[in-house]
Amino acid sequence: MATPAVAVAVLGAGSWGTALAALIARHGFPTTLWGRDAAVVAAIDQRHENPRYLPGIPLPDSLRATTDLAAAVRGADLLLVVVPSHAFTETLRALAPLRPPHAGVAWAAKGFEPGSGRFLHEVATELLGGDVPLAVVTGPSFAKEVAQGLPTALTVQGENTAFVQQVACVLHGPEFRAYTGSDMRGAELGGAMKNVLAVATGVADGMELGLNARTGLITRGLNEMLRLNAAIGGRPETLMGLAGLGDLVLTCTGDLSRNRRLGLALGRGKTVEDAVREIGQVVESVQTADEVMRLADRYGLELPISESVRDVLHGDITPAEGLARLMARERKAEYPEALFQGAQD
Ligand SMILES: NC(=O)C1=CN([C@@H]2O[C@H](COP(=O)(O)OP(=O)(O)OC[C@H]3O[C@@H](n4cnc5c(N)ncnc54)[C@H](OP(=O)(O)O)[C@@H]3O)[C@@H](O)[C@H]2O)C=CC1
Ligand SMILES: O=C(CO)COP(=O)(O)O
Repeated sequence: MATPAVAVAVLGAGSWGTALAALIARHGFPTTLWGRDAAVVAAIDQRHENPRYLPGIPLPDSLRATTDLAAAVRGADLLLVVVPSHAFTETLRALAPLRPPHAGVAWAAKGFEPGSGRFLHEVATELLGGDVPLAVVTGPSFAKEVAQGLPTALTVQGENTAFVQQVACVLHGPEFRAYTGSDMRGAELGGAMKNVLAVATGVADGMELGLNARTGLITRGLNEMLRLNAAIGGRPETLMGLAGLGDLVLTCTGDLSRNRRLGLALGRGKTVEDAVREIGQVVESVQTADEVMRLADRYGLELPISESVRDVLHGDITPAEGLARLMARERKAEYPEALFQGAQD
């Protein structure tokens, strides 16, 4: 059966928005990428390259790019928002009056609304209304590798099954597997929290603490994700899959990760400001660490690794003090007996 033509607008011309737009265009769907930087947009549209965020990687000739949000959105059947989480609310505010009535909205940002700690699906529901189909796209996926056509698997999660299938359909292809599910909360939590935990493993590696320390942090970090996930009502399977464990391992071990690179720099004695400036792209953990701890406090949970990352990012403790604090914690059961109770459907 032929796939119906779905016109896609991707909002956000950074590394991830460009990689996803290129992927969808390569799959034959009419795709327009919106960005706010005129020089970058012109280079994508005319030279088929994003020289700022994906230099040297050819983009498909069919991919169109524009700085005109209304023009990008006009005629689109599917809107995919890929700006950093701190820009999500303002982008959705601008998008809401322009959205074609039948078009669903998906996003691939990882984080919370800064300041309020709201999940992005809560922001989307408030700004678009409860009837608009929504989905989150998340999982282990470095933009550069996707843009280069290397094999990748991620997950699309949302409650509107038809829309989730539509999003998965435009993403899925010979080099890209798009799995589906209906747990937006768990998926968003995993994508946001792995960035904070990647800083922790980066710090440990920057301090040359060894592979045991790295793996201990990944595993106990997963435990923190599972505990917070149980409190917010996400499904444990989501966190054991691509949106959780998968992205956690990728980001904690892969040097393409900007959050891991921030941790490495901190572990080697750099300041947060210098490290973020040198990375030169969005580093979501800087804000997400605060929001993870805000959520943890709301549910009365102790998340010692995430808390130490937050305190190091704020400059309240040094990486060495963070390590000492974690190692001085009391001996305890690996998993509390009640962890999974109440989290099952
Ligand atoms: N890169 C990756 O491998 C992956 C990233 N993600 C997530 O995708 C999201 C986007 O990150 P990514 O593309 O990597 O970031 P980049 O740093 O590569 O690019 C950020 C983009 O967002 C734009 N931007 C920043 N602020 C605003 C704003 N207020 N309004 C509109 N556009 C804005 C920037 O524009 P300008 O250049 O003009 O500043 C730039 O185009 C993040 O949440 C990230 O966690 C998820 C999976 C993989
Ligand atoms: O989310 C990502 C990979 O799945 C990208 O991670 P960073 O934002 O740490 O680069």
